[in-house]
Amino acid sequence: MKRFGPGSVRYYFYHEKKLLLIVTLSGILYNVGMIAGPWFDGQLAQYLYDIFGGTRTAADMYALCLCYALVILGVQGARYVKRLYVRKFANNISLSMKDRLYQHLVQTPKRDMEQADTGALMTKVISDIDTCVEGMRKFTTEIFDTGVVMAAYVVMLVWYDWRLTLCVLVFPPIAYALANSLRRLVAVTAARSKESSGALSGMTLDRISNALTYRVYGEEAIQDQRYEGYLADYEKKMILANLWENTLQPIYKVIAMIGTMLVIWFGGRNVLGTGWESWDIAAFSTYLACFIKLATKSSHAAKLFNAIQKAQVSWQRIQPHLQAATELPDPVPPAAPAALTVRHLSFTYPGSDGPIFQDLSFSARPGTIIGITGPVACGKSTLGQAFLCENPHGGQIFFGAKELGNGHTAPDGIVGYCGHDAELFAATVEENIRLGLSGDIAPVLKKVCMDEDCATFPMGIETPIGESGQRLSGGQQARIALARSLFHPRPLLILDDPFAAVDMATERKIFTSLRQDYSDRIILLISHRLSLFPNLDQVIWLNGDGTSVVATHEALYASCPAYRNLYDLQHAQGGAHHA
Ligand SMILES: Nc1ncnc2c1ncn2[C@@H]1O[C@H](COP(=O)(O)OP(=O)(O)OP(=O)(O)O)[C@@H](O)[C@H]1O
Repeated sequence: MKRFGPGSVRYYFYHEKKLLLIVTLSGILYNVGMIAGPWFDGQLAQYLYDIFGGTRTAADMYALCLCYALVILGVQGARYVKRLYVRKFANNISLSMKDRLYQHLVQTPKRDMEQADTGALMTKVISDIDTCVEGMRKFTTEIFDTGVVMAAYVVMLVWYDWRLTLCVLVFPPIAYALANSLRRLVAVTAARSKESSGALSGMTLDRISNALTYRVYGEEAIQDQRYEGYLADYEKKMILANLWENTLQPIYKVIAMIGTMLVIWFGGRNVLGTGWESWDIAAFSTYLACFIKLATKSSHAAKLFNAIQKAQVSWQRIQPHLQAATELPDPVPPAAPAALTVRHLSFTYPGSDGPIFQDLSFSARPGTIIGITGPVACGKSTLGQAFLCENPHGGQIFFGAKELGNGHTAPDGIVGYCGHDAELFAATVEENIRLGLSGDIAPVLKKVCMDEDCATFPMGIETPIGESGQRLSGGQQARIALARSLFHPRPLLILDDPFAAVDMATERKIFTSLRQDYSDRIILLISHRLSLFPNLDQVIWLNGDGTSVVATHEALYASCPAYRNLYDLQHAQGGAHHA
């Protein structure tokens, strides 16, 4: 039974349990073995003393040195294994968290991503994941390197002189307590510096992506000044965070080491035979070495607190993203053609006054092409996106017997979408169209009148098109995006202004092939340009006040003055023709 999910830290430890087992075994071996060092150091001092006293020979010393070397070799071997697997453990967790973050971000509606300033969000969350994983790595390492080893040292110290140990062990906890009390301060300054780093990244992104606009409108100096402000803020907060994190370390160390003076004083008395125990030089040397290592470790433990505190702050920020992420669904095979039935569809943007559209009903059979148009900003794109079911809508959309959206079947395998923004990526023409799907792309290139353009490209369809397709013209970008949506066999196609950047002759050619070659699909064609509308099966006119009319071009032309005016205006300008 699974009791905790990806929104819990334990989930990530649990998933790496095999690596953790190796880390535990090698960690215990290494850290318990660590006390061998001080013990051998003491024995070496004693052997030296004995050699000068004539009770031992150099051969005894050689044998001891050999043993020392072998034991240390074994202990360091265990350390190597532990370190290697702790790194693997941290890398796996980092990958797993970043994968979940990626899944969450790609599933976040585009609208929310735009509102959340994705650039800054990504920088912040990625760096939070790194901090968090570093905290988990340190915690895992230090459980052994600090916890187990300190316990081993304490046992060793008690074994040599329990009364002296009680006295000297007062100081490391004081260092702990101080570290603990300053944890919050360290965390707060770290959080502020991270926030500032996120804001700076967002600003850098803005400065680069809008550089041309700022230059053209003489805004560069003002923007540079703003940028300097962000930079100065980042510098200040970063320095403060580093200061708190790093300058405390020597203070913890000094406090923890005060006990050394007691060891020298009381340990010396033990050697002289006037103390609580009777010691030889080996015991004194071993005890002192053990205590120094213990004190050093305890100051590391203070640093560990800081790392864990920072990790906790980061965890609180990334937890909602990891919790919300769901597994990416497997690709679904294309659905079979079916009828589309839309009943009383409505949509209102959160926080807006009124609906973009409401009570909109229509239906379509495979082979139908429906035009969607209306005044500027009347909601054409919003209506097209309703079929992607990213946001809840009112009413119902049925494709065949399947209801889409609002918790019902996701539109996988049903809807193909060619948005306002071509959404091309930095790869070749072919890869942008294919998106992993095999088959010959030549026919689809011909249908969108892109074959001749491709023939002029230096590497044909294998020509890289640059980030967002910036090496192509607007019309070429639009046609490649259209080719992509036609190449992927989806029975319901939403095409949002696909002809905005192509000339009218090309528009006609493409439309003819849409009619002839895609007669098994339903196409919703969003457009400002009405030249093709007399050839469409139906037209949806959005008034811009939430109301709409669904009719044939002829009926709409006769009954809707706004539609008629727009059509006539474009017709007079040569942009629309009666069928
Ligand atoms: N994410 C959003 N949140 C809130 N309001 C939005 C959002 N996106 C669009 N709108 C608003 O919804 C209305 C319709 O926008 P939409 O982009 O759907 O119109 P459109 O008809 O496609 O526009 P255009 O004529 O420019 O192509 C506009 O008033 C717009 O400001």
